[in-house]
Amino acid sequence: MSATHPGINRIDGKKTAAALRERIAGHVARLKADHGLTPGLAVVIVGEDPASQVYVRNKVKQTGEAGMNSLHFALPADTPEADLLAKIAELNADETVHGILVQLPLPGHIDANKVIDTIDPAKDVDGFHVVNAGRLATGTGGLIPCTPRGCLMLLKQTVGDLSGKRAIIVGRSNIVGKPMAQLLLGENATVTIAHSRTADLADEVARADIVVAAVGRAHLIKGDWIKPGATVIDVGMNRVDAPEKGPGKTRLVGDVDYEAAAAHAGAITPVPGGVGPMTIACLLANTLVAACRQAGLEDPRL
Ligand SMILES: Nc1nc(=O)c2c([nH]1)NC[C@@H]1CN(c3ccc(C(=O)N[C@@H](CCC(=O)O)C(=O)O)cc3)C=[N+]21
Repeated sequence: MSATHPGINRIDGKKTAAALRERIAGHVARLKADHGLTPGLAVVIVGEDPASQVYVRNKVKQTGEAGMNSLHFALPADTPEADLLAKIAELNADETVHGILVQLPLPGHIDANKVIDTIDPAKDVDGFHVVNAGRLATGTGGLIPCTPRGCLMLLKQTVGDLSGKRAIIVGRSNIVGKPMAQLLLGENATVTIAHSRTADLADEVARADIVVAAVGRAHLIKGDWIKPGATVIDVGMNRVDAPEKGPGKTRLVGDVDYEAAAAHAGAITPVPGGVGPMTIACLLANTLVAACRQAGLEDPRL
């Protein structure tokens, strides 16, 4: 099967993300032509995080390519919390800004929850504000976190109807694990959330038709745990040493041992090229949705 046809069951997140961005660009062009409206995304970064430079560069480039305005605020690492909150208040009041993203993690002296809850929920394109978390949990609209939203798109495209499927999410973060569980429940999947205290992770994973790995531990999920034919979505992005590439070099790996898991899985996302590009495309989608709602227009059909 996949052992003799490597790559045949690989889910191409890069391609799906490019297609989504194309649809978004079409909606943005129409918004401009029909309503004179250009969606605007403001990104605020506090301090320097070299690991996120690729992310930031991709975000800025793709926002522009989709026809949106991109505002970028780089604040020094020692910015007082009050100054950051004031910046957010200013962006909340700015009518040309429809989406606000404050890049995480924040320096230790800043309370991330306080920062997130200062963002106007209507502009919270990360979907991290308690109002948006509550809206998702109650199935009453709101903005949906980008990574889970991207994972769900890949799952639906791969599996089709998720109703009755056994899904396991490994990881219980507010950013991925919990919202992913809510989205899958909304699709009528039977959902398990596993975490660091789960008694027998291998056994739990082996029962699942759908595995979403979001723990941030390189290759924690072993290939032979995967039920034959299961769909595997790997959210992990772990930088590990890659001496084979040269001294001091690193490479990106997921939470799943890809090569081994691909021999069992019906379909599996690679890292990179899987969930990552979908996260950025969904950030653009959320910015478009936020702009439409703020203008009193219907949600775009993406
Ligand atoms: N408020 C907030 N929201 C975020 O969504 C957020 C954040 N803070 N802080 C940083 C992390 C990181 N993140 C990435 C998303 C996509 C890629 C991505 O597109 N990766 C590519 C290429 C990666 C590479 O080659 O280095 C891939 O996986 O194929 C990477 C990283 C979003 N984050």
